[in-house]
Amino acid sequence: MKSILAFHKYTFSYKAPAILTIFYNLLFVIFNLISMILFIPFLQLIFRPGQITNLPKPIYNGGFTDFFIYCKDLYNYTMQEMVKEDPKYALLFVCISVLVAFFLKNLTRYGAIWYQSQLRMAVVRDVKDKIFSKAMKLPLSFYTEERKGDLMSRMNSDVGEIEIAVVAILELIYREPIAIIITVGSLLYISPQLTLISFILLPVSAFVISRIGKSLKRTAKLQQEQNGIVFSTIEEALGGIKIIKAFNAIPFMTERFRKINLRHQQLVTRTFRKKDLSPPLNEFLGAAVMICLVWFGGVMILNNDADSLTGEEFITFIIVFSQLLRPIQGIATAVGNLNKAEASRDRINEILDTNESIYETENPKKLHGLKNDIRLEGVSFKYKDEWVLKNINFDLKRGKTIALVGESGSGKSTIADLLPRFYDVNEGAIYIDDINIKEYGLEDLHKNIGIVSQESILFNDTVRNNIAFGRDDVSMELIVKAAKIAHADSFIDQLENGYDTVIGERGNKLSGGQKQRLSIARAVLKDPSILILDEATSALDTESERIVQGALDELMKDRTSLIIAHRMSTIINADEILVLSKGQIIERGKHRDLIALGGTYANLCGLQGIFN
Ligand SMILES: Nc1ncnc2c1ncn2[C@@H]1O[C@H](COP(=O)(O)OP(=O)(O)OP(=O)(O)O)[C@@H](O)[C@H]1O
Repeated sequence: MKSILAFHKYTFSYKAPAILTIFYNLLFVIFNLISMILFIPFLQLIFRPGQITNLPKPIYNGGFTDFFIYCKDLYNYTMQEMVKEDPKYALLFVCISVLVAFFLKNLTRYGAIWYQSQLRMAVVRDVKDKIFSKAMKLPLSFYTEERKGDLMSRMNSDVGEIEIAVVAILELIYREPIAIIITVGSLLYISPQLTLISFILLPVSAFVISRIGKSLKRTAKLQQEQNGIVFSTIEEALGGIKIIKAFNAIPFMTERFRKINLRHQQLVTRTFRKKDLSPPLNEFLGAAVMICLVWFGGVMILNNDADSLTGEEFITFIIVFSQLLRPIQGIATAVGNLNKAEASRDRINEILDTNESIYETENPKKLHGLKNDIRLEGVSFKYKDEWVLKNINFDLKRGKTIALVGESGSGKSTIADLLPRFYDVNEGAIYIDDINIKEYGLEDLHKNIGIVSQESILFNDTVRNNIAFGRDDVSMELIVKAAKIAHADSFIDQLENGYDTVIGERGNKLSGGQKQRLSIARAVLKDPSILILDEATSALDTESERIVQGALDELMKDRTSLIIAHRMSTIINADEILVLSKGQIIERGKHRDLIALGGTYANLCGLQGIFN
């Protein structure tokens, strides 16, 4: 019930298409029935050709239900007049009426699908938009590799389930029950006795079918679990093949697999048998219900009880009755789809309800460029349980450069991530101009920090848009100026369409150095007072590195920079070098002093051929 309400909300987030879908579905149900009922006069003509009845011309007295009775009587009266003239005309008239009814039935069915498609895709778009916008706000700590894949799968398959549920709601609440009511109403109208009999028979067969369905579900679940066991056994065995051979354990493992595989085979066979039992059983039960109806109806006709049932009415009853199964099955399918979508809705809500965890203060302070310094005081940080940074202290004065060096995993990038508050410190604090960075607005803080990382983050768009990156208020002049400072202007000019060249996914039409220079141009244009360079030249060959380094030097002019580098040559001139190991600063000072110290830094430099 809760899920019905929840999905109802999704469905009616777009009222117009939802109501139009219901409207066309309703017309479809009515025309479907009319197309069946119109067969009665056809059968009359075939079975009793030339039989003349004497119906009076009907008169319409107003009123909603009277209208339908009037239509029926008028149709019968017209038929009667035609039969009097020439039965063949009447037959042609019936055929054309049936054809028109079928046309309208299918036209309205298409009308319903038309609006239904608009509705389901609009809801899907909304849910995807919501997840994406939430994903952009989630803290970096949310994104491990496995969660990225999981998020993508939620955006695809789970949203797909929601899409199905949106339609299921319309069918479950607005189409099938109406179809059942109208069909049952018609059955009652044709023959109340037969309707009563069929209502005793239907639940019996529905019970038998649902028992089989439930039992099938149980076996199918067992089979899927066993399938998992088979796969993990194969994976385990192939992964450990060396050990299996070395321990002469092949017969043991083969026997183990044989048993698991045998159990799997038994369960699959059982599932197939139960699944394959459905169609013949359905058909047999359907036939049994029909035969019972034929028996009772036949007896009524043979008793010459023409008042209660004529032959034509009986056949129409059977035809209309056969239409009852579709909405009943439709309800079963819709309920199944809603149950499946319920799990998907939970998974989507999990994302939408995740805490954004990096919060801003109520009245954030403004930051208009760094004035004095950035200070880390007793900063400690952990991603999960283990401390990654321990008691980090340093002071980066305006216009100066601090370089972080150290072995892989020592915590350099983590420090760089704390400054723009991608993560918040666990202990200690970071100050910009003596104010804790938590007191600044996030957007304001990010405005003041420029980042160039090892992997250039470029998008499948034009060079110009990649440099302007989200800002549509910048002139071409400024973009070209930024590109010139970043030493990118010359290669951009040589591109097919200059600044309007689309650079491909992740900029794959450009070389590593070119990509990096575009990232630098972007940072130049942003004109931040604080710069973070995280291994900006690490992925480049020597020649590209030289050009990019030139661009970086331009970028760093008059800015305050935090540099992370593996290549020591790029940081020799830094104002202070911090050597990190296992999350702690173990050495600090200028290049010359650290070389003289002969410690870790001197070793690292020595490995790269730098000895003084
Ligand atoms: N998102 C994360 N979740 C959990 N642990 C992480 C995460 N990112 C980094 N770590 C761990 O934190 C420690 C410090 O990583 P960090 O990336 O800061 O090191 P680094 O010095 O920049 O290394 P490298 O030079 O290889 O880039 C490592 O042990 C790493 O495994």
